[in-house]
Amino acid sequence: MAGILIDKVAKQFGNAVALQEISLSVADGEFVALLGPSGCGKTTLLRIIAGLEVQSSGKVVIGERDVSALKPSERGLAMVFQNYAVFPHMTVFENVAFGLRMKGAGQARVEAQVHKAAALLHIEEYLERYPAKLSGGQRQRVAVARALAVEPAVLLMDEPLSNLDALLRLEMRAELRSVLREAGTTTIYVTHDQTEAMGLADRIAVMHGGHIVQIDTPTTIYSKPATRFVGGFVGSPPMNFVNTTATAGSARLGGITLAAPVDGPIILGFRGEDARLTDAASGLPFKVKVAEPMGSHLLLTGHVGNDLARIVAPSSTQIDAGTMLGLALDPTRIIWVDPQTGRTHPGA
Ligand SMILES: Nc1ncnc2c1ncn2[C@@H]1O[C@H](COP(=O)(O)OP(=O)(O)OP(=O)(O)O)[C@@H](O)[C@H]1O
Repeated sequence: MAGILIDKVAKQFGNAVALQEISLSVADGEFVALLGPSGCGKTTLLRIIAGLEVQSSGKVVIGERDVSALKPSERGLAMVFQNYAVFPHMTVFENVAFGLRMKGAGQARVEAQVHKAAALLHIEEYLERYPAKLSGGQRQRVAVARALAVEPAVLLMDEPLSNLDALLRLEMRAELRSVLREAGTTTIYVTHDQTEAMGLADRIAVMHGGHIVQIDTPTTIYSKPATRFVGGFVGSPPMNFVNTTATAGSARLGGITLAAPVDGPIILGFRGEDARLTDAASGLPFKVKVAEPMGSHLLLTGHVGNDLARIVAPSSTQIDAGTMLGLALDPTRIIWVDPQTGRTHPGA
């Protein structure tokens, strides 16, 4: 097993900067998700760690070894990509055995490792089948089993569940989490799906424009986003942001007054489920435009002043479009954002 150190890694493709200087340290056995919108550099960073792409500057250390100049096969890692290649002409057993055979493992070790990985991924009963006779989810598990069978120190995964339907993704997510915990594998997992990152990772590195903008536990990323971008990208519905002005250390918004960290223009951030509905006069004024019953809750979309906000109310709530309500906020569950920089005020 091994930790990973990414030290000031940058990448340009011609004149285009794909990665600014990125530094990231992943502990032995830790699961880190790289999360961000399309084009933010997630795949490029993963390919550099894998050795499939050469960084323009910086280095990659796995365990104690600087692997920056090593070939992928010399780095002691395994990969599972979005378009997982299972070999159609090989049985599931031979697919799972593939990496071991490439490494020249003897038959006894191949047998033992294939059965161990197959048991972890619950594919033992399919070992003699060919991939054509498997479902998409079963094929995906074969690809993961093949990666785990070599007992890699490091596992790199790039959107490995994106080809699966919603229910299967949910099942595989839970399965992957427990399998990798059990194996103690250091994992870096690329996704643009924030629920997947929240559910799987010990820590999430949120990427934007070739930078890591925040790296922390899913809970902290969710409740204390470092920037407006992170608050808006993580969580469904996204965090709400309301423009206001603070004077003499507080911001007055309709019927509520909140202590603010600085005077002048400032943005209030809060989560839709942290607002309690109250009457218009005693809360933050909220005009409902759409009320959507979601089953588990009622999703209200409307305006606070000129800003759009989404509020999560109990499913039993009866509210019509056009209603003027008030929102009560818990001051410990809000953030303040600097409108110039988009960054959260420290301690807010
Ligand atoms: N081989 C390449 N040549 C030129 N530009 C590239 C190359 N590979 C990636 N890029 C650019 O680098 C940037 C980062 O791409 P990357 O694939 O790492 O993003 P991503 O976050 O993984 O996106 P996605 O989720 O869409 O895969 C993008 O602007 C992309 O167009």
